Amino acid sequence: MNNNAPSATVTLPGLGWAPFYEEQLTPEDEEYDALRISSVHRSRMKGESTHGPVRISLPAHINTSHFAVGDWVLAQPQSHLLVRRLERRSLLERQTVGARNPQLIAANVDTVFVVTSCNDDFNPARLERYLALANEAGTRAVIVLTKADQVADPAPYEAQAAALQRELEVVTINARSLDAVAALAPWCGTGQTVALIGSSGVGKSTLLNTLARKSDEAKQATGAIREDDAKGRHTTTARSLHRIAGGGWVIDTPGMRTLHVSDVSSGLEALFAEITELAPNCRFRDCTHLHEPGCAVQAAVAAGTLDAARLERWRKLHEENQQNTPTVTGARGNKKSGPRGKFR
Ligand SMILES: Nc1nc2c(ncn2[C@@H]2O[C@H](COP(=O)(O)OP(=O)(O)OP(=O)(O)O)[C@@H](O)[C@H]2O)c(=O)[nH]1
Ligand SMILES: [Zn+2]
Repeated sequence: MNNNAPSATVTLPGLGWAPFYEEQLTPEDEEYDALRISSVHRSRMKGESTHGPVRISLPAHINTSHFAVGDWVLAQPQSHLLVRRLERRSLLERQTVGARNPQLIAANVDTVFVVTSCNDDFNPARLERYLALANEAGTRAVIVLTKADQVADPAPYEAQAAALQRELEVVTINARSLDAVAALAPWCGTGQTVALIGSSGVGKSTLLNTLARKSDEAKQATGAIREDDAKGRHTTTARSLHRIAGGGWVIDTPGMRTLHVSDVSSGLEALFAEITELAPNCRFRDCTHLHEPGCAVQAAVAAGTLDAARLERWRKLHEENQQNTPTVTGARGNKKSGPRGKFR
């Protein structure tokens, strides 16, 4: 892999390259360039190379829906003809109603900034869905509370956010202020990739513009860009990779109105660790923690060490996940084999 070109604007490690990808290369791959996908559209993709942005040429019949922003691919030098995609270290994906395959949100993300604001948009149940998604993807999650400048005291929001998952970090910012860059710097260093997820209007585009220190003309428009997908439906394709001024990379994702969970069992276990850990103490192995005698989870609610509302939210997500997750049905079962790699 040619990493020392004199005109390089960024090194491969600066783009997020790591031994994990290097180890996937064979001697024959020496002739190719490694590119990081920066945007994915229906019939075209762009990438970042050590020389700056490039347009990737796609072989006939290549379906871009199998690629995510943040993916590493190998391409022919000069022509940038795609050769193959490298294995991912993490993948954010979600099931959308009616679609056969999950929608790919972002790949090879180190940290997910779950963005929410200090106002009525703050919703623990919704934040737990994002956290389950991030956990399942194999990424670290940080809650970013925006609009701190609009409340007298953000502390109640911070306390609620911190209670959503054990050892969860919460950062409170004004997304419009450059102070946000310093507050988020621990996750935005050279070669690091963060993704912004959160509902519409919480300040993701504002934060992106602050992190990337975009000039007014180059600013990411607020509101999603829509484009017809192959089936003529409208899909949001505003996702893209942007360089953080003086640091790593940030992937913007469009606001998700509804986030259904499926295939996030281990993500839920990590999210609700306090419940997961109590369950083995229940009298019945298949305890639903609803009404069974000898239920350790209900005992914790009675003792005041577990919030009843939290247990109720766990139940809802757990049931939804079970309903939506395909299970093995004989030889034709379509359940994913083996746990997905976690890299923490
Ligand atoms: N005062 C203040 N306003 C903010 C802050 N963050 C965002 N805003 C404002 O909130 C509005 C919505 O912010 P956006 O950045 O467009 O929200 P978004 O999350 O990108 O929304 P979508 O693009 O719909 O997903 C804009 O008017 C911002 O200027 C903040 O921290 N403080
Ligand atoms: Zn129980």
